[in-house]
Amino acid sequence: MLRPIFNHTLNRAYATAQRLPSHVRIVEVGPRDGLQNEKKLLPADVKISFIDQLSETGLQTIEVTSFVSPKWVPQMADNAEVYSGIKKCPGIAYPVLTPNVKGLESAMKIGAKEIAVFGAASDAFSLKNVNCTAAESIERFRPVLEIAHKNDIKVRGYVSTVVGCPYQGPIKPVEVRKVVEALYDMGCYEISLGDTIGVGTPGTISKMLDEVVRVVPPEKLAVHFHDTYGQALANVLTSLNYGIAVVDSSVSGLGGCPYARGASGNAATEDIIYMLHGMGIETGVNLEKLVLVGRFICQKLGRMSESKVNRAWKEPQSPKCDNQQ
Ligand SMILES: CC(C)(COP(=O)([O-])OP(=O)([O-])OC[C@H]1O[C@@H](n2cnc3c(N)ncnc32)[C@H](O)[C@@H]1OP(=O)([O-])[O-])[C@@H](O)C(=O)NCCC(=O)NCCSC(=O)C[C@@](C)(O)CC(=O)[O-]
Repeated sequence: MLRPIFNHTLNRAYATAQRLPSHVRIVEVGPRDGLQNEKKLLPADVKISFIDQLSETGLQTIEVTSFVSPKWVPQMADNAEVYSGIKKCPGIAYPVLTPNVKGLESAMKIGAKEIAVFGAASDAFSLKNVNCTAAESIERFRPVLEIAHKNDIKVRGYVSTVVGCPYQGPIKPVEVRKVVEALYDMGCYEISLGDTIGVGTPGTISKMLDEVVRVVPPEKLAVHFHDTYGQALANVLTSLNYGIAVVDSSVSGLGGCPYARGASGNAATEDIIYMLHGMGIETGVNLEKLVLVGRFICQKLGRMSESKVNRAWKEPQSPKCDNQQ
């Protein structure tokens, strides 16, 4: 394999010239989005080890699990055991998904400090995913946010199907804007824009972002791409050009929503880190450690890594770059 050669000064000059953010925060969703759709149910101790290893890589945010109905998503039924079992390292946020007050109450019992509510721009998807329309789900979130804020719990908001819905087809940017605005006005500190089925391209993502940044500043936005059509990296780069500096991804490209027909894995964290570091954008993540965590979890799942970087990475001659911490 050819060893990539990096030059930190050159790379940073590139990011500066392109006016890209100098630092990107990665929200690692592997333990939640990554495992929620896997046929093989992993034992809680493996998930705990997976998350503890991720905590050693320099990631600042690791989404741990979801407090949803175990009948709907049995893969997350061990939520309390996993959350309680992981090491909580200082400086790392460990959010969990909560669709309603019942989920929030369960999350509060085990001491969660950050939660995420998840809405959608498409009614058809929302009905399949959470059994109510997009507007009804927003109403369900109101008491969740009120209780969370009273208890000093941070709330992130997701909007799914931001460019396409597996049941409804293309989604108009104005529909996305409405949901984003509602979540922002309700007090979500950050809104993550999900291309749930990975159909977006830099063209459709730009149109959607043009609309969304009219109501919410880019500093309050994150992007969450699935890689079904191989567009995730291009879509991340497009979003950086809007000043968005928070990217959700999943180690080794695990993932997919069980209620999004045809969805494939998330953008692979290793691939995103490699691209960002190659452009001189800091993430604080040690790529070499992350590659090993990706291999650990893929071995436990009995599957290949979906990350091209992970597959290409060879020890002991791994590409050492002066900007890869
Ligand atoms: C939202 C519900 C619960 C509504 O489901 P429902 O059936 O409408 O809820 P319900 O209030 O009528 O209650 C029915 C049963 O569920 C229980 N229940 C009710 N709430 C909870 C809860 N929080 N935790 C545990 N149990 C719960 C409740 O107690 C009752 O139990 P029963 O009496 O039948 O034994 C259900 O539809 C559900 O759990 N859906 C899960 C959806 C999900 O997890 N999807 C994947 C995450 S979203 C995603 O992946 C997209 C994202 C975020 O990554 C971004 C992107 O890619 O776009």
